Amino acid sequence: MSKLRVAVIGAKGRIGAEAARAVEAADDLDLVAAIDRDDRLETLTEADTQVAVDLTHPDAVMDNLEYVIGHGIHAVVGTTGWTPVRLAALEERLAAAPGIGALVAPNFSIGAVLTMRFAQQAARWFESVEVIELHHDNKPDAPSGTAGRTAQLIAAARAEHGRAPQHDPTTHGLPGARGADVDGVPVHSVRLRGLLAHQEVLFGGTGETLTIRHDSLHHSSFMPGILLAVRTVPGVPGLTYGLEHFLSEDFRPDED
Ligand SMILES: NC(=O)C1=CN([C@@H]2O[C@H](COP(=O)(O)OP(=O)(O)OC[C@H]3O[C@@H](n4cnc5c(N)ncnc54)[C@H](OP(=O)(O)O)[C@@H]3O)[C@@H](O)[C@H]2O)C=CC1
Ligand SMILES: O=C(O)C1=N[C@H](C(=O)O)C[C@H](O)C1
Repeated sequence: MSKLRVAVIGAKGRIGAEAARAVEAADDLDLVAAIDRDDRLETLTEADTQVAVDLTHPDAVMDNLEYVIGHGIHAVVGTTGWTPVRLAALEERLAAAPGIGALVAPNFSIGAVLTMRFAQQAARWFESVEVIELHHDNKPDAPSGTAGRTAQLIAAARAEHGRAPQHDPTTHGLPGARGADVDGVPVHSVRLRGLLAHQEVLFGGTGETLTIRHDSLHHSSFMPGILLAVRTVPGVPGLTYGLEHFLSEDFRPDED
């Protein structure tokens, strides 16, 4: 069987370099292009790419996707900075490219996907909730894509179960002290040398708290999810938001 022809955009970056190595090491995938800021996107078409993985920067991803989708290439997107407006624009672009699929994943690690799911499940049962995300000191976007998505899912679950918006008791203090407001959920962003990607979801109820914590300790945590996405996206036209839609019973994050 012929191998799937895969390109990585942002291949000199922290996660891009790891992703290029993971694709190269997979028996069923062929790394046909590994490009970064100074390289031409035309390399992708010259290499007859079938799936492009974008791991670049919020400023670059939309232009990259325009090229990729416009040239009939499926996309796996880990780059963050997504807003509802950007997602709607991507969905519209894909509607004009029948048969082409794009997965946008706020986080490719199984632990982070499960954190979001567990937080969604817990949301209806607790009066208070706050999200703390902690990342390395070079991250340009805040809050993280994962934290933003987690907060959205929590807010939607609260609304679905008729929970009133949270009460913020603050009457005195400094701007920003209560974090960013994502759909009514406070999200706090820590940037610290030595960290990679970490998140805590804190729930509070009468006389108890529940903390859900996830730590990505190495970029290898994202690789099984990226490889799953690369293999799956050609069969799923249109926009998919979140790796959870590609997960199945036989997904084995510890293999590959
Ligand atoms: N969804 C997920 O699970 C994960 C997502 N991410 C996301 O992936 C993205 C990259 O993260 P990270 O690797 O830490 O960042 P890095 O800055 O280490 O890497 C990004 C790379 O992309 C390059 N780049 C910038 N613009 C372009 C462009 N127009 N075309 C091609 N390459 C470009 C950068 O070049 P230069 O250095 O010259 O700017 C750099 O080499 C971020 O948005 C991050 O949030 C990260 C980890 C997991
Ligand atoms: O920049 C990172 O490192 C990461 N970015 C993603 C995010 O913003 O959620 C995923 C993960 O947290 C690592």
